[in-house]
Amino acid sequence: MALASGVRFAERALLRPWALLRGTTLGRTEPAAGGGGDGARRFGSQRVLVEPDAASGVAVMKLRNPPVNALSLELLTELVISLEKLENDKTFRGVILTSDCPRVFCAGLDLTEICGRNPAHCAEYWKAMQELWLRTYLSSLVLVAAINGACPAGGCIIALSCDCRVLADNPKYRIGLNETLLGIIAPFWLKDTYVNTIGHRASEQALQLGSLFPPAEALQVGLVDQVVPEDQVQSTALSEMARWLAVPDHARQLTKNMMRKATADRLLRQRDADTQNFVSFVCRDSIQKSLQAYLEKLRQRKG
Ligand SMILES: CC/C=C\C/C=C\CCCC/C=C/C(=O)SCCNC(=O)CCNC(=O)[C@H](O)C(C)(C)COP(=O)(O)OP(=O)(O)OC[C@H]1O[C@@H](n2cnc3c(N)ncnc32)[C@H](O)[C@@H]1OP(=O)(O)O
Repeated sequence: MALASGVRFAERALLRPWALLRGTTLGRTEPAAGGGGDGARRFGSQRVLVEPDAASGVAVMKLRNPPVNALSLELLTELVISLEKLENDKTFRGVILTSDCPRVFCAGLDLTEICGRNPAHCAEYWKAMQELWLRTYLSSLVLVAAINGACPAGGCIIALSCDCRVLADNPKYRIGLNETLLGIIAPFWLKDTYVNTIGHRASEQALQLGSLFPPAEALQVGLVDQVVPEDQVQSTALSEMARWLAVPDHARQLTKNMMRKATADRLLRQRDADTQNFVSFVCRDSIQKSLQAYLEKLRQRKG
């Protein structure tokens, strides 16, 4: 199985979730508002809310890590586990990924996880990031991103790993890989995902410039598949889901695997080296200074 080494992290998390989850309540189940039967029961964790609809075979997965859904180690872990849970439950064929935080889909890497942290922590964090990408990119489920807020960097990685992207038409909801503006670089597997989505030339330009595209431009460059008024994001995501689910699972899944396997395999072959590259890069004094300055700018911008 291509993911054999890739799933080790998730296996570890499943066997010893308490070792990875600091202060989470994974696996909690509660009735959905107004819901009744099994199909209407929510489950999930502190930072990932899952609203399953057994009748349609579709679950809505909401990122809930306020204020901006920064990808903390806990959020990454909970996302991997929630996704795995749905994949292992044959009731489900599709997941709509969206945000429970107003105006932000996902702010990308939680910079506090890599600023002023020791190399061991950065390595653990990066492995979790790799794991989420592998899990989403190769998921047998149909994944539709309902992007209801800003979607920079790591947020864009999650959206790009889905099969289809619907973006709310709000000029503040920009999407793209802005790593260079932080003084960091996208890893090769992220670059590959970008190229697979929008092509080489557009990626070359957008990656170097750190472009964050407003909705109309994101649609034009092919970064998203639909741009719709904000109140129609969810319903459009559901319509897209129906279109994808109309295809027999086995044919769609094998085709997805054929299209994506080589890209994923490239990371699987050199996962440890990629982690070491990441750690030695982000732990450099100069990079730490850039990240600190960027975080500081974000914090001051508020006041
Ligand atoms: C092998 C490879 C070798 C080397 C590779 C090296 C690196 C690999 C890179 C990997 C790829 C991924 C990279 C990333 O994801 S980096 C993160 C990039 N993200 C951003 O640039 C987004 C920054 N945030 C924003 O622009 C805004 O916050 C946003 C999302 C538009 C929302 O705006 P708004 O609603 O106005 O909210 P605030 O800006 O006021 O933010 C509220 C609060 O959140 C803090 N915050 C925001 N973003 C982050 C973050 N990413 N991490 C941590 N904290 C964040 C912000 O500071 C505020 O905090 P406060 O304490 O002031 O409340």
